[in-house]
Parts: sequence; structure tokens; C-alpha cells
Amino acid sequence: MLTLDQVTYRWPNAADDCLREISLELRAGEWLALTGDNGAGKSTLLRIMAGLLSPSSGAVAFKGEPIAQLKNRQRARHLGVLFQEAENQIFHSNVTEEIAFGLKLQKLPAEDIARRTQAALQLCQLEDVADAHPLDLHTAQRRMVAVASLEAMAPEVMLLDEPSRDFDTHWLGVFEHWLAVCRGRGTSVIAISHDPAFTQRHFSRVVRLEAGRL
Ligand SMILES: Nc1ncnc2c1ncn2[C@@H]1O[C@H](COP(=O)(O)OP(=O)(O)OP(=O)(O)O)[C@@H](O)[C@H]1O
Repeated sequence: MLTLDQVTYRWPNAADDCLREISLELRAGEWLALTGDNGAGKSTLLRIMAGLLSPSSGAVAFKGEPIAQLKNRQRARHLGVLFQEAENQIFHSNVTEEIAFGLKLQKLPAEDIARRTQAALQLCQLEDVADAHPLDLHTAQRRMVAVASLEAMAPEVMLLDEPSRDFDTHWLGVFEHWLAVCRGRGTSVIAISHDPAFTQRHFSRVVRLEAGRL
């Protein structure tokens, strides 16, 4: 599904490589957790897997095709990303508009957009704040707005950066129910997590990043 071959990355002006010769394959339907100490390079690796950063050397492919060759719209359809800070991926002043945004960029018919947006609002328990400004919501709800945007797109691969963070028991339950829906749909997932219980509940394979190496 997603293949990394000997990926090395050095941030501009950094003295050392952040990631060193990383090779990894995410198979279709696989759920893989990525762990490692703070600063180990997990978020950097996630950005490279999402095609948002280009490796200094090595290659990233989605279904055998170099990820750099995918157009932004194709990449967004196939690869969904949940960033650590939900506010970094929220652009609209209304929850419904925010969730519908990705679907509009895909140029889907209006009735499909409305149906998928409504279903995502319901699944993510956001119907009562559908007209609110996402940045007026509490942290867990704001994160669920980003989740609902992913749900509406239903990409084949999801890359989640510390997804269980910021949730109280109720919202973790809503989030984990959504994960179960994704699993049922056959979605492949890579998630960064510092939460061993969450990792154990959902991920059958765990890889650890240490000093830039897997
Ligand atoms: N935008 C950036 N510019 C330069 N260096 C960066 C940038 N982002 C991260 N780094 C550096 O890359 C290294 C890895 O950071 P990264 O955020 O990928 O680690 P992480 O494992 O995700 O950490 P955490 O668990 O704290 O989120 C760190 O040394 C960090 O300072």
C-alpha cells in the first residue's frame, strides 16, 4: 500500500540526518503503530509518508507509484492525515463547511457532499455543533472535526499523529468507535502513539524509531 525504501531525511541547516535509511511497508488493511522518544523523528516520518516532505534520499511509493507524482487532489483522496494539533488543519469558520471542504476539492456532486458530511457529523457526534466555529469548540471536539473531515473523505490510508491525545473517556469512546468503522471499511492505518494501552487495543504491529532508525 505504502512503501518506504531507504528513506533518509535531513532538515535544512541541520547538522545530522533526522531519519536514516528507513525501509518499511504498510500492507493493505494493516494497522501499524509508530513509537519512539520525543524528537526521535516520528512526525517527520509521518510527513514524508504523507508526501508533504520529500526525502533527502530514498523513495516513497503509494501502490507502487512514487508519491511525489500524485497530484495534490489524488493524494488527498487516498492518504488522510490527522496532525497532532487539530487547529493546524482547520480552515473554515463553520464545522459543516470544514468537513465538506475536502469533498468539494474532489469535485463530488453536491448531494454526495451533503450526505457524506451529514453522516460524518453524526458518526463523530458533532451534530449539535454543526454550525459552530471549530476554534470555539473544546479541544476534543475540535480534534473530532478533523476526524470527521477524514471520515467524510474515507481515504484508503490514514496517518494519525498521536490520535488518542486530548480525549476524555467519552470522546475516546467516540473516537475508538470511529476507528472500528474504519477497520470495517478495510482502511490501512499508521499511528504515532505514546499510549501503550491504546496501541495494544488497536495495532497488531508496532515499530520503534530510535535516533532516526527503525
Ligand atoms: N520544521 C522543522 N525544522 C527543523 N527541524 C525540525 C522541524 N521539525 C522537527 N524538527 C527536528 O526534527 C527532529 C525530530 O522531530 P519530530 O517532531 O519529527 O520528532 P517526534 O518523534 O515526532 O517528537 P515528539 O514525540 O516530541 O512529537 C527534532 O530534532 C526536531 O527538532
